[in-house]
Amino acid sequence: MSMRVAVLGGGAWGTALAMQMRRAGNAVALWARDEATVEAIRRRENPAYLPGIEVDAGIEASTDWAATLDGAGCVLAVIPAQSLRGALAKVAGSVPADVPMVLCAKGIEHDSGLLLSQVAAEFLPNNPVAALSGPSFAADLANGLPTAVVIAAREEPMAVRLAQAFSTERFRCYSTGDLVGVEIGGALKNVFAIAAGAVTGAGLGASAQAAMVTRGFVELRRIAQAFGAEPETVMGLSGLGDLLLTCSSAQSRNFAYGLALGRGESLAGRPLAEGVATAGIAATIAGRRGIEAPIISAVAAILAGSITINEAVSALMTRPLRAEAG
Ligand SMILES: NC(=O)C1=CN([C@@H]2O[C@H](COP(=O)(O)OP(=O)(O)OC[C@H]3O[C@@H](n4cnc5c(N)ncnc54)[C@H](OP(=O)(O)O)[C@@H]3O)[C@@H](O)[C@H]2O)C=CC1
Ligand SMILES: O=C(CO)COP(=O)(O)O
Repeated sequence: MSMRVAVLGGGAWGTALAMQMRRAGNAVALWARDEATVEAIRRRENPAYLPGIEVDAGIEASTDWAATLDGAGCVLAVIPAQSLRGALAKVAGSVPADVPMVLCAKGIEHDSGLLLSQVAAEFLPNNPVAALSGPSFAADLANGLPTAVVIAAREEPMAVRLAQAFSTERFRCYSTGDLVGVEIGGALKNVFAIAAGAVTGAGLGASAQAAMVTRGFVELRRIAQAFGAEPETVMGLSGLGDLLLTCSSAQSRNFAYGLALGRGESLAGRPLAEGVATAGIAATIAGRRGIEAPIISAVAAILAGSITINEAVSALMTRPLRAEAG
């Protein structure tokens, strides 16, 4: 089943997904706010976000969102989490009724604590909302390397249809009805990726790294459970899968941010690291709901400058001893 896919966002992930949508046989229109990005994509490149990669032919790039959205069978929102609200406020009126909005960013809205599906529902109450998440670096996808992701929609047949429309033999899309579980996995793994980078950057060793990621996964599981997510989702591509990827590779911008933090390097002007904005609100949500999430709280406090990495490690290691389960 092919259709016209509208992609909102001309960054690394928006461009890579637009390329994938073409490879899956869909007509693709991409909106970027920046004329230079649009012109670059028309020249089949995006040097600012995917340097050295040839962009696939046939992507209709434009700064005119109404033209991009016209006739779309589905829309991919690939705008950073903290900017999604502003972007939807502008474009929502041009999104055709009943057309699914597929959220591809990974984060929790910092000012409201809302999941991105809740933000989207404010602007598009009549459109089905889905989320696409899982272990997938933009450059890997653009370079045609294989991976698997999951597409979630409360109406599961919609997720199945989207998975069929987006998949190729290099991009395998699973489907689920657990929208909240997929969103929480994608958002929280970024916070632990920052922690993993910081552990590496501070030279704390591979053992500390594995211990931190494992206990981080326990926090992810607790928060997901409190939101009503299914345990299988947390164990899946958007939870464990993306945690494994981004906590182990400096190709992750969140990991790289943590690495710089751990090494005491400057953090100014770095590429997007969604976990920075998500850490604080995730710690607040955990606190409000009485969920034990000491690693998330430590990352939030380090990012806020209220404790050092060494102080955080000491505090985490001297908490009262407890049973592992629970
Ligand atoms: N890169 C990756 O490997 C992956 C990224 N993601 C997720 O996708 C989301 C986007 O990431 P990614 O594309 O990599 O980020 P980039 O930093 O590469 O690009 C961000 C894009 O969003 C645009 N943008 C930023 N703010 C606004 C706004 N207010 N209105 C309209 N456009 C805006 C930027 O435009 P401009 O250039 O004009 O600033 C740019 O085109 C993130 O949530 C990320 O976690 C998910 C999986 C993989
Ligand atoms: O989400 C990603 C891969 O699945 C990309 O991670 P970063 O945003 O940390 O680069």
